[in-house]
Amino acid sequence: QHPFQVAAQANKFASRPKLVDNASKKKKNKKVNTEDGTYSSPWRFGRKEPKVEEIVFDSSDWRRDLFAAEFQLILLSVMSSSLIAVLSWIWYRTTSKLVNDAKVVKPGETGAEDIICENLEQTHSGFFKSVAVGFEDITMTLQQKKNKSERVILDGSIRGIAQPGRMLAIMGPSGSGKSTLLHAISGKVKEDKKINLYGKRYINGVPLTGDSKIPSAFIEQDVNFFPHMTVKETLDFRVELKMGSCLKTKKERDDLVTDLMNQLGLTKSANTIVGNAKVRGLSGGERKRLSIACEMISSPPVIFLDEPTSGLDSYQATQVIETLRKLADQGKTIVAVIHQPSQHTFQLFDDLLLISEGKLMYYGERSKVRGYMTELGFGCEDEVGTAEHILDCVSRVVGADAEAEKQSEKRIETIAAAADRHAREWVSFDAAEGAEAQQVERKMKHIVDLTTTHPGTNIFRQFKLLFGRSIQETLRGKAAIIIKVVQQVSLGLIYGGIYTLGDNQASVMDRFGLLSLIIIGATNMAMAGTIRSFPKEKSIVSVEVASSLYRTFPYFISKAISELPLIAIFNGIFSALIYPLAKLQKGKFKTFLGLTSLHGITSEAVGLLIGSISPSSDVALALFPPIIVLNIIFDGKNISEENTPALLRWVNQVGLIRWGFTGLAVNEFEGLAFSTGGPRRGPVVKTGEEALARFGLDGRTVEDVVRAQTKIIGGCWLLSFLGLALTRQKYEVMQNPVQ
Ligand SMILES: Nc1ncnc2c1ncn2[C@@H]1O[C@H](COP(=O)(O)OP(=O)(O)OP(=O)(O)O)[C@@H](O)[C@H]1O
Repeated sequence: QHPFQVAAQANKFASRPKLVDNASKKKKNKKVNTEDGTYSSPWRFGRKEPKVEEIVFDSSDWRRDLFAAEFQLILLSVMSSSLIAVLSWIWYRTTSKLVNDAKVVKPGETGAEDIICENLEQTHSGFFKSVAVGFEDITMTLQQKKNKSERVILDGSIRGIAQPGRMLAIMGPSGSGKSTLLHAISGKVKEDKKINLYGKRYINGVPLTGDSKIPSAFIEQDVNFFPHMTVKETLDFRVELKMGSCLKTKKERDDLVTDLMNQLGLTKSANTIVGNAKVRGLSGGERKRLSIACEMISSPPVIFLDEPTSGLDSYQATQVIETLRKLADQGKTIVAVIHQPSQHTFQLFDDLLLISEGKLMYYGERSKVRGYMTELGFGCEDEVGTAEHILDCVSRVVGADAEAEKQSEKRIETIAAAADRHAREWVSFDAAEGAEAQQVERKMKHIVDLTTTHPGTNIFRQFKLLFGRSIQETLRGKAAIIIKVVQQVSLGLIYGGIYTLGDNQASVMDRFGLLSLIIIGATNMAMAGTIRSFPKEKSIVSVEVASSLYRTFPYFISKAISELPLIAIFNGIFSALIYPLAKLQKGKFKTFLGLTSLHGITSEAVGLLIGSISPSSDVALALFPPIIVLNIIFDGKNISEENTPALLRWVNQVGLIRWGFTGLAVNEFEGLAFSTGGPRRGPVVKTGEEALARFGLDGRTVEDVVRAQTKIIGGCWLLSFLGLALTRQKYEVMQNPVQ
C-alpha cells in the first residue's frame, strides 16, 4: 500500500479526529515526537500511542464507523429528547405552580379572593353561567422617545357593561382605539414595555384583579388555519385537543362537531378545505364563522370579536352577525368591534359604545343613539343611515378647509363632554349585575381560568394529533411536493448531464467540484424551503399554543420528525439520478444516500432554528443569505483554519456545507485509484486518499461527519424549541387607575 494511505488509514483506526487535531496543534500542545515513531501528549498523561506502521488496515472499516455513528446518532437523539423532556417538564411545573399559586397578591391589589376555574362545568355554571362584563376608567398610554410626552390611546373616560344575551358594538373612526379597548377589556393587550394600562373590570358587578382571565373566546381580525385541512377535520382536531378529557367517546366528540357546524352554518362546507390566500378554499365569511366555531368549542359565556366583518361583502357580513345574534339569544355576551356596518347588521346589535380619539362618545342602547345625537344638536336627514351618521358626527375632518376642521373638533369636544357628564348615569357598578351576582360577595376577585391555560388532553395524545396533522398537511400540499420533485429531478439531470467522472487526473478536481455543488444545492433547498414556510406555520401555532390547545414540546417533536420521511424521499430521487449518471464510485451509493439525507435534515434543522427565533418571515428571509455565504466561506476549501479570524473559528465546527462536503468527499474518494493521464493541476494524484490529503481531509471519516451533523441537529432542535417556548405571548396586567 501507498505509505500515505497507510498513515491515513491508521489515523482512522484509533481516535482519528484527535490524532489529526493533535497533528495540527502539535506546537500549541507541546507534543513530543519520539524517535521510535510514537508520540506522547500532555493531554494523554504521557501515554504513548502505538507506531503508525503497526496498525493493520481493514477495508470494511468505514462500514463499522457508519454503524457506530448510527448508534451514536440514535443515542444522541434519545439523550437530547430526554433532556428536552426534562427541561420542559421543569418549565411546565414551574409555570403551573405560578398559575396555581392563587394567593399571589397582584400589583396595587391586596387580599383579592380567588376563583379558580378548574374544569368546564365550573365555567358554565353558577357565577359564570351568564356573565355581564363591566369596565370603567380604561386608560392606555404609550411612552414615547425622550423629551416627548406620553401618547394617550384611551383617555380613561370609557365605561360600559356588556350584558348577557345582548350584543355590544364598539364603533368609532379608524384609529380611535376600538381594537385597543376590546383587547384591554378581554385582558389581551400584548405585553410591551412602552404601554401603561389602567382601569377596572367587573364580572357581574364584582371587581376583578388586573390579571384575571375572563372565561371568554377572543376572535382576532385575521385568523390563520392550516390550509389543507377541511372544516370538519379542523374542528375534529380542536375538539379532541380541547375536550378530549371530558368527551371520552368519538361519538360525543362527533356530535359536538356536528352541532358546531350546524350552529355556525358550516354543514354544507364540512368537507371543503379551509384554504388561504394561495390555496382556494372557504369564502372569507365561512372562514370567519369557522374561527368562531373553533372558539365556541368550550362554549365560553363571553365572546369578544375584533372586526368580524372586515374584508367581507355585505351578504357575508350579515351572515356572520346573524350567527352572533343567535349565540346572543342563547344567553352569550357578545362584544364586537365593528367598522362601518350596513344598516341591517347595525340593527342586529342591542348596545353601542362609540369612541373617538380614545374618548367615550356614547354608551347605551343602539336604538337611542340617533335621538341622542339630535338632542345634542347633531341631527340629520332620515335618508342617512344611523351608523353612517354617528360615525360622521365623531370623525375629525382633516385636510379640508380650516373652518371645517375647527368645527369637527368642536363637535367632538361637545359630544365627549356630554358623554362624560352622562357616563355615571348610564353605567353604575354600585349594584351587582347578572343572574347569579346577588349571591356573590363584592370583594375583589382574582380569576384563574385553568381551562384556558391547560390543554384538555395529555402530551402523548397531543403528539399523536399534531404528528397526524403535520403529515397530512405536507402530503396534501401537492403543489409544494411537485415543485420539490421537479427541482430534484432537474438538478439530478443537470449535474448528471454535465459531469461524467472517469479515473484520470482531471476527474479529481471534477469530483470535488461536483460534490461541493451537490452540498451547496441541498443546503440552499432545504434551508430556504423551511425558512419560507415555517414562520407562517409559527404564527398559527403560537396562537394555538397561547390558547392552550397543546404545548410547544409535542408540537416541536412532531414537526421535526414528520419532515424526515419526505427529506429521505426527495434525496432518494436526486441520488438515484446523479449517482449512475455522473458515475460516482460503485458500491458506495447507500452511504451517499445516507449522507445527503442527513445533510438535508441538518439544513432543515438550521432553517427551523432561523424560523423559530425570527420575529417574522421577512427577518428569517433576510438572515438566509448571510448564513449561506458564511457557510460557503467556511466550507473547508475557501479559507484555511489558521487564517480564519479567531472570533469566527467556531463557524468551522458548525459549518453545514463543510461537514456535508467532507462526508461526501470521504465516501467518494476512499478506495479510488487514478490513472496518471489527463490534464491536472498540481502534482499527480494516484489514490483517493492522496486527493483527500490535498484538501486536508485525510484522516476524516464518515463517522466524524455523522457525529458533527448529529450535534448540529441536536443543538438546532434544542435552540428552536427554546426559541418557540420562550417567545410565548404574554399580556399586560391592568393596573388600578391612578386616583
Ligand atoms: N402597542 C402599540 N404600539 C404602538 N401604537 C399602538 C399600540 N396599540 C395601539 N396603538 C395605536 O393606537 C391607535 C389606536 O389603535 P387601534 O388599533 O385600537 O385603532 P382602531 O380604532 O381599532 O383602528 P382601525 O379601525 O383602523 O383598526 C393607533 O394609532 C395605533 O397605532
